[in-house]
Amino acid sequence: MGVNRSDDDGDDELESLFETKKARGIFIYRVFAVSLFVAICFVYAYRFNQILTGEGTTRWTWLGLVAAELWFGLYWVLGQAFRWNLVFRNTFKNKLSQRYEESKLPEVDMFVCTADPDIEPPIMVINTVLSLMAYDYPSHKLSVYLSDDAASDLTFYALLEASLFAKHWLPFCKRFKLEQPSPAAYFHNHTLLTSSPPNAHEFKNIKKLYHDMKKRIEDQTKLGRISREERSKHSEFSQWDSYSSRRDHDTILQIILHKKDPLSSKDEDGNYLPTLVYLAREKRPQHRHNFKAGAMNSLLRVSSVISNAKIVLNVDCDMYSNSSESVRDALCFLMDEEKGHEIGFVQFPQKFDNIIKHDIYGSTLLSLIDVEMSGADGYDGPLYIGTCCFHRRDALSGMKFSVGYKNDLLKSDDQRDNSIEVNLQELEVKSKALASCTYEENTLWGKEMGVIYGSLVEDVMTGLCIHLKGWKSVYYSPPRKAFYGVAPTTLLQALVQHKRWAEGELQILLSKNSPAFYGHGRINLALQMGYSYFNCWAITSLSKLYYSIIPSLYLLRGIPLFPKMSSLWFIPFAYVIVGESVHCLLEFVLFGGTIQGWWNDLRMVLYKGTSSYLFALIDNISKLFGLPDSPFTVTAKTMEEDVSERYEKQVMEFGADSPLFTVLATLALLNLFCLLGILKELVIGEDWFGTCEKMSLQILLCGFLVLINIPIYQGLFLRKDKGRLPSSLAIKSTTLALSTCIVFYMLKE
Ligand SMILES: O=c1ccn([C@@H]2O[C@H](COP(=O)(O)OP(=O)(O)O[C@H]3O[C@H](CO)[C@@H](O)[C@H](O)[C@H]3O)[C@@H](O)[C@H]2O)c(=O)[nH]1
Ligand SMILES: [Mn+2]
Repeated sequence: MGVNRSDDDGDDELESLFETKKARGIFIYRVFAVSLFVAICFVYAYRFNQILTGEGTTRWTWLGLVAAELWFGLYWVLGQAFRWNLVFRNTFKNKLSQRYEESKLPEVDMFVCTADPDIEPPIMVINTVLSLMAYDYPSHKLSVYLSDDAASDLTFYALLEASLFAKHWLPFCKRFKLEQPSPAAYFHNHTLLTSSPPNAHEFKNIKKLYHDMKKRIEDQTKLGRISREERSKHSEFSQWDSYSSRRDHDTILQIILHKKDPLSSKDEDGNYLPTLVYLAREKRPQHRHNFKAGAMNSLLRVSSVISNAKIVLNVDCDMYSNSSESVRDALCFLMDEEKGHEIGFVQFPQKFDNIIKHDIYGSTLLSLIDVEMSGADGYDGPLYIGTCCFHRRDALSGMKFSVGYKNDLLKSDDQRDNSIEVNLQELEVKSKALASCTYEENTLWGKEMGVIYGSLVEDVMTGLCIHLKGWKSVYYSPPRKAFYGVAPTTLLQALVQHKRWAEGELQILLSKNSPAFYGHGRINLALQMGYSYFNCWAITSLSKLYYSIIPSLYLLRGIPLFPKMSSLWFIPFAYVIVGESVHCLLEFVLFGGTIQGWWNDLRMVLYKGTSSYLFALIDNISKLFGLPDSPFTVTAKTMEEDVSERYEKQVMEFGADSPLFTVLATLALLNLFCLLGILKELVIGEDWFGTCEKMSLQILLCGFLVLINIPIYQGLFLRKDKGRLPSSLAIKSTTLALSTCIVFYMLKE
């Protein structure tokens, strides 16, 4: 979909720092959506007519079918909110520079969260940190905070190393105007990335420094602890003396680089480096730590004492910055004189650099990241998705927006620098207290202030609360991707991640901030619908399951559940199926996907829908009965070699015995048996044409489910590698599917 200028920026009197363009072709989409809606109504009319004429099958089957279809329809309507009004943004960084250069630019605090050095390797984490430190922005106005929920001395060691390497890396980035500020990514692909490349000698030098550092870190990582020799070099390691486990330790806080320590905080050219802080908040087994949300709130408090920038960038430890300009891009929105003061946060897309060509696990999240977020932007309400997001500290801290709110970013203030005489040790002691695990008791933290607790998608919950308090948000997808992260690379990881998301989304629907209920009158209707659309992921599992089981089973009994081909009622069904498929395919391809990628994505929509979402629903329900909360399962960012090989070859990775797979395999087999059953019927039966005519839609649905499940059949029966489905699972699911089919068939008589 292309774009053209809208007129809502007026006549440019105020020389806005950004512009908003409506998607081209949106009118065509709306006409299509209306026509699809009409077709859906006809489907309902058909079902209604069935009651009147007394046609149809057993009452329960029929009721289930109607319920599923009603839900599909309603859910589709909710989804339209974020497709109705797509907009795209554009920034004018030149204007920003002309108006606010250097002394007037605000400070920015940047938060990186990590939680486990085994699956989030320290070298990856510090690449993220370095990429943020190297923004094309006055370095002394930047502060980077690393929160380490594992309190790992390895990660700390890596960060110390990074602070030394930064002294060479930042000047190198500035000298050669690198657009790519992550060293790992730069050395991987350096030729493409700058207009004024360094000469061979300079390049070799910096590369050697990086590789030496990498080797030192990896040596320690292999050792599993910090060697005595390295430990003796840095007194800071004494903070680990009282450490007993990840879940039981004091606050460990170290200001590694700070202007107040001029000797060690300047780069090789004599310029100040960004402030750099390591934080492992206090953890005790008897205190909830609230996962990443808790980490973020500790960071918010600690940073408020150390640098207290008015803008806060949050990234996951795997999301390195891929563009040196993102801070300035974000400022074009937040500092816009006319509209900036209303904007609570600027969200950039999450992009992934480990996705293979046809994206077998649908990790690009194309419809979410590229379409629905832009749709949400049309209503000034893109969601906060946890990473790659610039927040206004006021909004994130829980302040309500009011019409009189003054954009304090516009006041020039270079004030804090020399005014207060700070002693770094005092600063550390003071901020440590803010990261204690009892600090939040009887406060509004996590309820009204900071990142909000109570959902496994604390990010969406927090963004929602910011919207509920009257702030707007912006989605900005720059031509050069702003951030790259690591997407799940096995089916199980992807499904577990989606289970966490779906569970968290449903928690939001059921929370006191529920967009569907509490949101009424507080956020606009489209946002209410769009948020609810995401919140209801888990619920969609029921209708998806119903549709992928019941119609196929009825094939075995030869009972049609849909109109036959010669009936006029066939038309609306066909229109909905063809229309929606073509629309999805077009959308996918127009936004940069491939046809095979679309097919893979469709498979993942089905897999997520029938397994992740189902378990998310079950877990939510069992919580109502007092069972414990699900934990935040951190996604692995590394792969074993054979897994990686299969990933490159686009072979689906199972390899484990998980209930998620049992559900998928059973469904796949059930549909296979049903299809075989009807094929047999067609071959030996007398009236094959009549059967086809009568059962066409059911055969089509079942055939589609079989085709899309081919990787599962291969994983169950044909593959020999370690990534196949375990035989125990094959036996379990075959027995389940076969007995269901047999029982269902026998009950016919
Ligand atoms: O107890 C924890 C658990 C996780 N994390 C960090 O949270 C981030 C996201 O974790 P990851 O396992 O990569 O989850 P994803 O599903 O990839 O993350 C998405 O979804 C999460 C909500 O489920 C959001 O928090 C993330 O920002 C968003 O990118 C990582 O940096 C972790 O180190 C913590 O700091 N503490
Ligand atoms: Mn992640």
